[in-house]
Amino acid sequence: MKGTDMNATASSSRYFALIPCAGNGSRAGTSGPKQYERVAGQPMIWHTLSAFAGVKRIARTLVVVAPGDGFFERNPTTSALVVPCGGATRAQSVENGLRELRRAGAVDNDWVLVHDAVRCLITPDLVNRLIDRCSGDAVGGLLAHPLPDTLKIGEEGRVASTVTRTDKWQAQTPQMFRLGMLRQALEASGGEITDESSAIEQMGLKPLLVEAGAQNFKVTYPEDFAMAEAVLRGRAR
Ligand SMILES: Nc1ccn([C@@H]2O[C@H](COP(=O)(O)OP(=O)(O)OP(=O)(O)O)[C@@H](O)[C@H]2O)c(=O)n1
Ligand SMILES: C[C@](O)(CO)[C@H](O)COP(=O)(O)O
Repeated sequence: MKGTDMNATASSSRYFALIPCAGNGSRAGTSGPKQYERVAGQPMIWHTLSAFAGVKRIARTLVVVAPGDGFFERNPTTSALVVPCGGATRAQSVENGLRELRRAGAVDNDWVLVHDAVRCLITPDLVNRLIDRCSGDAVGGLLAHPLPDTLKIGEEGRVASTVTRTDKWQAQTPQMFRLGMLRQALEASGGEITDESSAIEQMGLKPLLVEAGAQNFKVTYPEDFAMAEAVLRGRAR
């Protein structure tokens, strides 16, 4: 590992970013992994990584790619540590990434910000907001957005009922927890979870919800690329 940050002692907590980047993007309909599709002139992952590079408090960013993924060898411009330890699920990729962070010198007390490679609209301001809100907290937390629409329960294509939405939030990333606590939570969860917060919740803890706005969405479906492109081009103007 390059740099001096990883050699620091554990006397104070540091901040690490862990970017799961080992998915196939099956819902996106792209020919290859969606995180490498060009959006506003650059592969999506570059936008994500440049947001984290803009957060000076992040000691190191680790990107988890799928075994055999050659993208970063072909494009060796990032200062992030890229490790081909992706797993079969996002949770498995995150668990493997935490192990690599430990191997690289991070300790249980350090904070880890887990962020989807494909949330390319993340900004340094949002990351800093999460860090500012969660650093003094015993649990940690996540960026999230209060549900803007009326919420229905569906059964066989028809509305079965309408659910109160005032207490509903859309979970985003980054999700920020201490490395040791997160490792323990993910191990205990048995992998049946879709975000880090769920694993922490299963331990009986209540992560902080940090409001982030709607723009930090996950590029999931084909139409999301055009929306991400429009937002990024709008910001560049
Ligand atoms: N085995 C996996 C699966 C997902 N991811 C990452 O987790 C994030 C979650 O986004 P998602 O839209 O679920 O990505 P995919 O799994 O690629 O998409 P899909 O479910 O449509 O195949 C992405 O950055 C993706 O690369 C990962 O690192 N390892
Ligand atoms: C972690 C996450 O981005 C929170 O909204 C989301 O759950 C990941 O997407 P997936 O489709 O569940 O893999």
